[in-house]
Amino acid sequence: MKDMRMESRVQSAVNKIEARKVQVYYGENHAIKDVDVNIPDKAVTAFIGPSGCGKSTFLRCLNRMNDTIPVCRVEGLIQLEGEDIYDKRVDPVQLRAKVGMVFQKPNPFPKSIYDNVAYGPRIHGLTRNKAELDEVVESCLKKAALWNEVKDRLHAPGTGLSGGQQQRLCIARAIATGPEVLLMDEPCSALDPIATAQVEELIDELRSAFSVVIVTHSMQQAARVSQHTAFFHLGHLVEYGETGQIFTNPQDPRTESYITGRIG
Ligand SMILES: Nc1ncnc2c1ncn2[C@@H]1O[C@H](COP(=O)(O)OP(=O)(O)OP(=O)(O)O)[C@@H](O)[C@H]1O
Repeated sequence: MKDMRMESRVQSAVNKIEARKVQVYYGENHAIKDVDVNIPDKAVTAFIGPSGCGKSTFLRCLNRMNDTIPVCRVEGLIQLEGEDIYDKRVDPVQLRAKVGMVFQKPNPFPKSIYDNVAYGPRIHGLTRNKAELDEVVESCLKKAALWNEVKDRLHAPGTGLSGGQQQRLCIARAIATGPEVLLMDEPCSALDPIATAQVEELIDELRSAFSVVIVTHSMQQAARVSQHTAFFHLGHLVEYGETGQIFTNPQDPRTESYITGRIG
């Protein structure tokens, strides 16, 4: 009874992304097997699981980053607000403006702080003049909780910032194209505990405006930042539910083994 209530709460959230029967192959390697999942809007969903289980591969399906890997083949259906993102008419560059991504290692462009954030709005023609672009840059740096630290040196190189600041700059850059979904692949793994705490706080703020999906190796981090958790194992999505339920009352023995440290 209790489980059915949990299930219906997860399903009743508004879904931003719905994936059905997703398979991913790298040549002969069947890396993602029959994955069905609904990613809710205005919430953080964590992907957890042992190394090599397919978390990053599945995350990259959600903005077609796997298209850039020649041996990779994706099958099944992934819809963003009801639209098939693998439809031939979808331009992957436009899709990635709607489904932004932040990587493990902060990777600012070798450009100024300002130009890093202005890059997306410029290439997508999102602003009409310099004043509008200035506004977008300022508001994104504020949303990324970086503005106060950089407002006096916007034209200094982004690569001159600390690791944690660089990651927040990459988040500002990702949100500058007005995305609806933010994918984060272990965004704190290269950061110290203080910078990690700042980025986690930021993720919590971002969920009021975005659907956030985060891959993390840290179960503590998943428990701190997410409302929903998906546990992957050997390419399967074994269990998906509310984060509290996954960590306190997992339904599948493989999930229980992982969260109690017996597999991983
Ligand atoms: N670019 C690639 N080319 C070929 N095979 C790949 C590639 N990326 C991942 N794989 C394979 O796909 C499977 C899943 O890997 P993936 O990186 O998605 O797992 P993961 O759960 O994110 O792992 P980790 O936690 O170690 O980052 C593995 O068998 C891996 O070797």
